Amino acid sequence: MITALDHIAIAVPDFEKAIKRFMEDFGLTFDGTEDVVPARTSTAFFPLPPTSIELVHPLNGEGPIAGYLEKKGGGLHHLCFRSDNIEEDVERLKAKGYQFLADAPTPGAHGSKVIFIHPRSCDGVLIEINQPADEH
Ligand SMILES: C[C@@H](C(=O)O)C(=O)SCCNC(=O)CCNC(=O)[C@H](O)C(C)(C)COP(=O)(O)OP(=O)(O)OC[C@H]1O[C@@H](n2cnc3c(N)ncnc32)[C@H](O)[C@@H]1OP(=O)(O)O
Ligand SMILES: [Co+2]
Repeated sequence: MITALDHIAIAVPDFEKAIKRFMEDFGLTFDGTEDVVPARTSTAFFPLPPTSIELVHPLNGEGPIAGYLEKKGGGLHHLCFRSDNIEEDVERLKAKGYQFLADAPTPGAHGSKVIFIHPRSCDGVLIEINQPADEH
């Protein structure tokens, strides 16, 4: 079951500059960065309860965010629904015809499990579903 809007992600071309903007200009709490190697993505989290802002940047200049920045230069990249049983939600949504970008969840930030639905399945919006580490 989907239980929360876990985060909204913004793809940024200049990681340090964007982190500074969200900390200093917008005054949000900075929860640190994490390089998520399986996702080929560097992340920075700003908790804003009950959700968070995630900045995403290519890890080592490669991966899905690199392609996105090349085409769009930056922008709203995805939103993430939190699930209390990701396998069950994936099965339910697959049965309804949603196209997933992987066969099974993979490691995400903060020890979560994550999987993505293709933007064409949801009116052009890239959707991530995650299950936090403490809910596995
Ligand atoms: C660490 C983790 C976490 O939070 O824990 C994360 O968030 S990792 C965050 C980074 N990881 C991911 O994004 C993984 C899932 N993403 C992917 O696999 C990819 O980025 C795809 C979404 C499949 C797009 O890759 P692809 O090579 O197909 O790119 P493409 O430029 O040819 O795009 C194909 C179509 O998708 C659209 N498209 C591409 N990226 C989009 C996005 N972020 N939001 C909405 N639409 C998007 C393009 O405009 C295009 O539409 P038209 O066909 O209409 O022209
Ligand atoms: Co995300």
